[in-house]
Amino acid sequence: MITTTKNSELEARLQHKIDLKTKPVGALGMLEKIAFQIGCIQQTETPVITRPTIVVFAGDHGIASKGEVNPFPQEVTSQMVYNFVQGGAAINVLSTTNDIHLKVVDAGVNHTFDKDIAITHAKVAMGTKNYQHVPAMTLEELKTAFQHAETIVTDLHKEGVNTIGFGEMGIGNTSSASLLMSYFTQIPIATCVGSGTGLDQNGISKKQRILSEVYQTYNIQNPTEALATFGGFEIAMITAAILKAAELKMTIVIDGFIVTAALLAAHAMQPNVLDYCLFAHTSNEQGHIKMLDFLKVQPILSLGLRLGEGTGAALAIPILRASVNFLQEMASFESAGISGETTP
Ligand SMILES: Cc1cc2ncn([C@H]3O[C@H](COP(=O)(O)O)[C@@H](O)[C@H]3O)c2cc1C
Ligand SMILES: O=C(O)c1cccnc1
Repeated sequence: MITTTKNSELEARLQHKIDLKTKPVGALGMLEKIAFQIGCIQQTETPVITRPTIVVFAGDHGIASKGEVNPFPQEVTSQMVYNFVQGGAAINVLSTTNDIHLKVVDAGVNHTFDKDIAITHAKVAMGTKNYQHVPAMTLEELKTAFQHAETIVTDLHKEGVNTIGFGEMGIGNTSSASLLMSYFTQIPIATCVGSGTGLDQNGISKKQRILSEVYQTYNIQNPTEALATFGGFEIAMITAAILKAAELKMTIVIDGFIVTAALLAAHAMQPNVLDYCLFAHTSNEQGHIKMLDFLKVQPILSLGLRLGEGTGAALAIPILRASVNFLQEMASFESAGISGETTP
């Protein structure tokens, strides 16, 4: 069960503490909102960020093997997993730059990895099925994905992680995310489809046509069925990981289009999950801003990223640190002997 973080007595104390810092009221802008929210998540006026970690879930998509909706071939998913292991991907560089721990999970890549490579082996299957013909996964496979993700987050929590971001790697997964977005927001599928890794206008029109047909094929009844039908394994694991992290009262940093699609599913299952989420950035994938509007949330950064992997989350975590630190370390008007506002 995910409990709300709302606590009016604590909220009043937190706001008072923020307002008494040596600055005009509200002058630290969004940093104040972030500090307030993390204080509420941790139910304290003195929140801390410990062992911030990004978990990248990787999985393949049945539809991607045909290359009709994705400019890059399916093999890039496993090739990028090797790149993560070797430290060469964007998420490696950004998490190292910002002192963030990184974990890579095989959620269902269509490739057999050597047992010894430095990833978490949680493969559900060799990629999802093609939802043009059958649901991406069975309900049994979805359950397995949820169990793996819950174990991963629970273990990280035991290791002292209290701030967690999620990333993904899966060629074709902007298509899954668009289908999920349409189901959960009820925005027409064509409006949810974007260029992904770089489709031109013709490519986008074809992707819209194919995904509209897929959307009409199914009569989805609930969030679980939506996840199983549209996949993928990495998205399902992110949904479960978000739900578990909220249950454990961790601060969750939401990345771009695909991670937000996973959150839409989590939110439909347990709306209180939003209390624990901070939104790292607005992705340039065109549907993302509409997802954020649907959730009525404000992203921290806007850098024109459209990559995934958790890169936006890795860039936002220093802002979270700055927010918590101002709350902990800034002097108050009283402690610094500075005169407060005069009433005009
Ligand atoms: C080299 C490379 C690295 C990536 N890292 C993340 N993605 C991103 O692009 C993919 C989704 O886009 P689409 O639906 O168009 O295939 C996902 O793997 C996502 O994480 C990448 C894509 C590529 C090509
Ligand atoms: O915003 C994202 O997460 C994204 C956008 C395009 C491609 N892959 C990921």
